[in-house]
Amino acid sequence: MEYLANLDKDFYIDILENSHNEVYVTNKEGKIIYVNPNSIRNYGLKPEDLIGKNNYDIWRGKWNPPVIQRCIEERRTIFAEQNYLITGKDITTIVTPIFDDESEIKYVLCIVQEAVKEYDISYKNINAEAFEKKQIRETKKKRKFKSEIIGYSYDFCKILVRMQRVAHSEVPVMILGESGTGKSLLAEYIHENSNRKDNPFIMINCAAIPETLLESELFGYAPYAFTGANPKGKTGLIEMADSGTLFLDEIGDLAPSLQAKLLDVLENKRFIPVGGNEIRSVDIRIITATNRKIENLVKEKKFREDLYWRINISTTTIPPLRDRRDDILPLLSFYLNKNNIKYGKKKDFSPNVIGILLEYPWPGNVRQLKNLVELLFIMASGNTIGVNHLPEFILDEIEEPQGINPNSYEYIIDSVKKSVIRDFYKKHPTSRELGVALGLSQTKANRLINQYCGDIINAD
Ligand SMILES: Nc1ncnc2c1ncn2[C@@H]1O[C@H](COP(=O)(O)OP(=O)(O)OP(=O)(O)O)[C@@H](O)[C@H]1O
Repeated sequence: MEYLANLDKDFYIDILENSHNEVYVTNKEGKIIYVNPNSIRNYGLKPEDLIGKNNYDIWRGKWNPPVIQRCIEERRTIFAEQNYLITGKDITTIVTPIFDDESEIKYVLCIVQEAVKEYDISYKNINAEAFEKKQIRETKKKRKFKSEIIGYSYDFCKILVRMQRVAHSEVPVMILGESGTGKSLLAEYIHENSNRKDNPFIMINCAAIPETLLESELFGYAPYAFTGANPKGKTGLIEMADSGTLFLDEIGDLAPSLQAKLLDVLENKRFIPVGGNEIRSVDIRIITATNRKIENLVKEKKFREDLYWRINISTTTIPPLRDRRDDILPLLSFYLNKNNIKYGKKKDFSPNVIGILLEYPWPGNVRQLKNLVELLFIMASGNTIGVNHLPEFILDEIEEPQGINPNSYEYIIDSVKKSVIRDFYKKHPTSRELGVALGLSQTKANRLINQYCGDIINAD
């Protein structure tokens, strides 16, 4: 085939690296030989994170169904509808065995693309070996359809499993964690999984309301309790939560006088509305949350020790997002998808953007991620959210890779290349023009722009 001889290596690299479909190649033992940068978009993993590793070690239990093994066993091309269990993404995979001269399988080539309608095989069951406890997997499935709590990291799933167990008891739960980590969402999740799920879930932020108002909000007041009060009186949140769950957010900010009254409710299941004399009985389950160091408040006598021990029976701390990085990609996918549905679009992140967002430390945790995804979604006029849409504070946060020797030959050459490409790109701001100016193919120019000019990229 003469025409093949006329094509140089760069041509093949350009095709593979720029294909919109993911191209993934293993040998017959499952060692990953090649994957193009779409692995970042699909799994948040760079080619460097995958190449050389064993396919089965990396993906065990994450695909439904696993197909490479089947392709090897049946020695034929398999078309499969697959679901990536981490992000819930449906894809179509075409897995083809490539044979050597002795008809032995040399490579397995997978082409991964957005799901299409007709499939050769659509397995019903997860065939994968369990890589986590069954219970954790079950939790993930249930979660998807209920509270919309998204998470994949082992630590977060462990919390959910524990909370499911605790939910069925009447034990008070205290949730700790930085702002935006999902404490309120977890409180709702506990309620939804409890026997009280069909009864009210009442939430109040103790820090957001002044002490005097908070008392009547919580306990209600009797008719004509004070000047300006509603003559009919008012039902408090504690009574509204009767037979359900009361979630007290920012409990560390609860005033000492209210701490005493709350303790009485918890110990004796009764209270007296403000300005009243009639004792009312209630049956509530308490969940509390705070991002303050509540033990210190106890030591400083700002928080009653007896109340602390009453509400601190089952305590859980949600780790910050930077300490559970496996949750970032599923959360990005989840919120991107929500925006796509809300605005009727089909936008996606470029692999570079995902790479950057996976590295970012997320000081505002999931709340910040959710808001940023919506902002990026709105900022991107086309269907691709690119590096040029990222706000400066994110780009500033991303450090140069560690461990690079600035005197090494590779580093010096790469710096020169980067500087040339960036200079030319500023003067020739499309891949076509840059290609002409430097005598490169347009695809190669495009690859170099993505590699070196992420922060100054123009819509081509
Ligand atoms: N695991 C998660 N999956 C999906 N969304 C999440 C998750 N965790 C948090 N969020 C979203 O992030 C936002 C902040 O969550 P939440 O209000 O529960 O945090 P918080 O820890 O209670 O914050 P604060 O301490 O400031 O009250 C909410 O919009 C919530 O839906």
